[in-house]
Order: sequence, then structure tokens, then C-alpha cells
Amino acid sequence: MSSIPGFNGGDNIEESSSQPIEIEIPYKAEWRFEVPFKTIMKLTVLEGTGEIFGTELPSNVQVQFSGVKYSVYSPLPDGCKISYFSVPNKENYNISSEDGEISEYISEETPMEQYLNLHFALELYRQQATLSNLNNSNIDQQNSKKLGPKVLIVGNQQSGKTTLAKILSSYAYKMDRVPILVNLNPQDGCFALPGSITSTPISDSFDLQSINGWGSTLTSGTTIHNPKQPLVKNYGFTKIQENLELYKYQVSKLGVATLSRLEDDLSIKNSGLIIDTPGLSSKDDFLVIENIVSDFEVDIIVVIGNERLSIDLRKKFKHKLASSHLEILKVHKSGGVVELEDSFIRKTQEDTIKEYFNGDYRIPLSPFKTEIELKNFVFYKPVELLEYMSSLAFLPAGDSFTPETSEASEVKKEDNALTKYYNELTEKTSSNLENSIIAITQVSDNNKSPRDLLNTCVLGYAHISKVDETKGKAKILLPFPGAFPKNILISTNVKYAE
Ligand SMILES: Nc1ncnc2c1ncn2[C@@H]1O[C@H](COP(=O)(O)OP(=O)(O)OP(=O)(O)O)[C@@H](O)[C@H]1O
Repeated sequence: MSSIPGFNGGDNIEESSSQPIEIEIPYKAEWRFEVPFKTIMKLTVLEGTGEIFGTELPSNVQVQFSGVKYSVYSPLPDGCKISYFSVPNKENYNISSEDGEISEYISEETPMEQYLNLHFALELYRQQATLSNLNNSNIDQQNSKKLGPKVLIVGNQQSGKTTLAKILSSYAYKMDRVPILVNLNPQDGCFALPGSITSTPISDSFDLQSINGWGSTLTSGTTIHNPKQPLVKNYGFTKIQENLELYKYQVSKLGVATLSRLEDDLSIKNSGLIIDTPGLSSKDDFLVIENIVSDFEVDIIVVIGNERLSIDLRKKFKHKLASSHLEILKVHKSGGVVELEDSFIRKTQEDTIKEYFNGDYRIPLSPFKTEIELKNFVFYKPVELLEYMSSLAFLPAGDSFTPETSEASEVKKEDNALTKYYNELTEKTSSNLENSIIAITQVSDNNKSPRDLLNTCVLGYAHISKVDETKGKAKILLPFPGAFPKNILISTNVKYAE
């Protein structure tokens, strides 16, 4: 690994841009680089073709990155020549835990060819689906696959799952497909904010320069890239263990909605799904994997670099494998995958939230600040399951088994349906609300049906920056101007300070 000559550590921030460096990336090799948050790398492809996780970089156009660990792959025999230099990122210059140097190296050992072969195998299934949907009346209904492949990517934490999901969806898009990318890792904000799970038809290339490299969300104003229309379910935490029941519930609802989206649109139907997951690799996680397989009618599981997991999954799903309802494939983990520190993940989450409200250097947005009267709004909060379990421990023995008459018990059952998922916030205090990301649901605030609240999608997000308990008011930030909808709001456990 080398560092950039000429980068002087910030003694003179204004003048410390480095000398440009040119790199020749040989055919089928990748140039891996890490840019700290306190540095901006400005990169230009001078000759040939270079792609970052399947998305081609424009030729002779400068792009910039900060706080990323990426690689430029050279897919064509002409190779790829790039030039880059760095400047300090003044916004992040005070991060003391990292040094400002870019690290980089060229690797010829990359699994990209294997990933490309996997893409072509998936493309064959897409062609079959396309053909069978063209001739739908004449073909043997039983044997023809009418949907594109529904691919689930699993593996250890930080094994390159998201990267593979990016590569497969980018390559599919390049072949004029519109796969739905499903993100089931609430740690990432994929066309939404962290704390959500999403499914998004990919009808455009990813915007590499945006945070996480996905692209714009549906916020205000025009955007450089065609904004995607994600289906967003709120989970409210960034780790699935915090309320596994709520997570599984939301995954299953997202599955239903995604499969019906698939049926609605022929090009999506032919293209199928690519599902990214959080690290699910131990036997305890098998139930979650099993749920996802059935919720999304998965027909291909791709295991990244974990032989034991792929063997265990084969045992688990032996009936589905025997009846050809499922295939399990194993691919190599890339040597370029980096283990991310918690502080890096947290900073990326903060930047995702910031970009949602404020845009980026290309299109700055002007978020809308307003004040609301708390008593006019209904807030719920996702339950931390551990908290819920300990509250149950205080119940007098036998209470929950008291028999009840049918009508009253139905009403109670409906009320109870929510208790392990969401609680209504009766005290709208600063400790409950300040610095929280608020998910705006589609449910109007006079609808108190627990099921509707559980089944709703997220319309958008707001941020509460200040709560004045004495006045009963809160300062709120919205990505768009206009009246704040009187819908039920969910105060998530995702925190952000402006
Ligand atoms: N070939 C590569 N070269 C350089 N960096 C890479 C490469 N592949 C992946 N990375 C980086 O490694 C980090 C981890 O990869 P990724 O997010 O794909 O893993 P993951 O399995 O999805 O992680 P998680 O379990 O946290 O969801 C990311 O910052 C990613 O950009």
C-alpha cells in the first residue's frame, strides 16, 4: 500500500491538494482504494474502461469520493488508465480517529470473472422467463419458469454481500433488465435511511458518487439520476437482533409487496430479484434465512465464501433441492472486502441521513424547517424486544391466561397484536424524541388499527432536532416544503444530530 505524495497532513488545508497520480490497471485486474472521510479523492478515467462494482465510470469526467472502500475493475482487454489526486475534505477534517491518507493497490486475484459467470447464468433464467412469458399460452405451464431468478445472497458479516448485489444488479441493468434489488440489512440505507428495509426496481445505473454508491432517494427537487421508487418498510433499528420478531414481520410484508410488484410489470417479472441480507451465517440464523426463502419465493441461494454455511443450507433445504425448487451456489469472497469498523459504519449512516436532507455537492437541497405542536401528532416507537420480555416478567403469574368472552377478547387480541412491535408514545419528551429520525407512515392519525400500522409503508422521513417540553413543541426538519402530513409517526431508534 502506498500513500499519496504531497499530502501534507493538514498544516495548510487550503493548499494541500496532492499531485495527480496515474495508474494503469491491467485487463481483469482491480485497483483497490480506501479514501478516509477527511479526504476527497478526485478520479478520472483517462483511457479504457473501468467499473466500480459493475457500474462503469464515465470517460474523461472527474468523479469524487470520500469515506469509501472501493475498487476499479478493468473488464476489457484494453485495460484502464486512471488519474487521481486528493484534497482535504474540510467538512470532516476534525475526525481524529483516522489519518488522511489514501491507501491503494492493484490486485490480479479477483473473483470478478466468477461473479460475471454467475450473472450470465442468471441471465439465462431471465431469457427463459422472457420466452415463456412471450409464448405463455402454448408452453407447458408446469415446466416453464414465468419469473426471472429470485436470488438470495448470504454469508458472514462483511463478506461482500452488498458488493455482489451491486455487481449483479448493475450487470442486469446493462442488459436492459429491471431487477428488483431488495435490501434486508437495516444497517444500510439503500434508497432510504438506515433502519428500513427496501425493495427497489433498478431501472438506471447506480450513482457512484452518492453515499453508499446507490443513488438519490425521492426527496425534493430534480436529481442527476432518475430517482428510484423504493418500497420502504420501517424497522426502526439498525441491528436485526433488537426486535427479531418485528424484523421478520416486516420482511414478510415486504416479501408480499415485492412479489406483487413483480407480477405487475413484465420487464421486472422477467428480471427477478436480487436480495441482500445482513450477516446470517450461524445455525441460529437459519430460521431467518428460511423465512426469507419462503417470503420471497427464493429459487437461488448464493453463499459467499463460507463452505460450512453452504453445506448446512443444503441439508436444511434438501427437499427443495431434490424437487428442483431451489439451487444453492457458492462463490468466492473477494480479497478486497474490508472489515468495517463501527465508527466507519456509523459515519456512513450519518452521511446517508445528511444527504437525504441536504443533497450533495452536485445538487445541494434546502430542507424545510418547521415547528409542530406535539399534542397534535400521534407517535409510536418500536419496542426493544429485550425491554418487552423484561416487562412481561412483572406480570402476575397466570394473568395472560385469564379466559375472556369472545368479543372483548377479539378487541384485546387486536390491541395486543402491536405490543411486541410498537408502543404508542404517551410522553412526548425530549429524551424520547430529540435527535430521532421519524418515519412518516401512510396511516392517518385517526386510524388506530394496529394491523394497518404494522402493514404500512414509509412515505418519507423527518428529523426532530429540538423538543421544548414546556411549550409542547418540536423543531422538525423535512426534505420537502409543505404541510406536514397528519399521519401516524414512528420515532425510530436511529439517531442523528445536525
Ligand atoms: N473488491 C473490493 N475492493 C475494495 N473494497 C471492497 C471490495 N469488495 C468490497 N469492498 C468493500 O468492503 C466493505 C464490505 O463489503 P460489503 O458491504 O459488500 O460486505 P457485506 O457482506 O455486505 O457487509 P455487511 O455484513 O456489513 O452487510 C465495503 O466497504 C465494500 O465497499
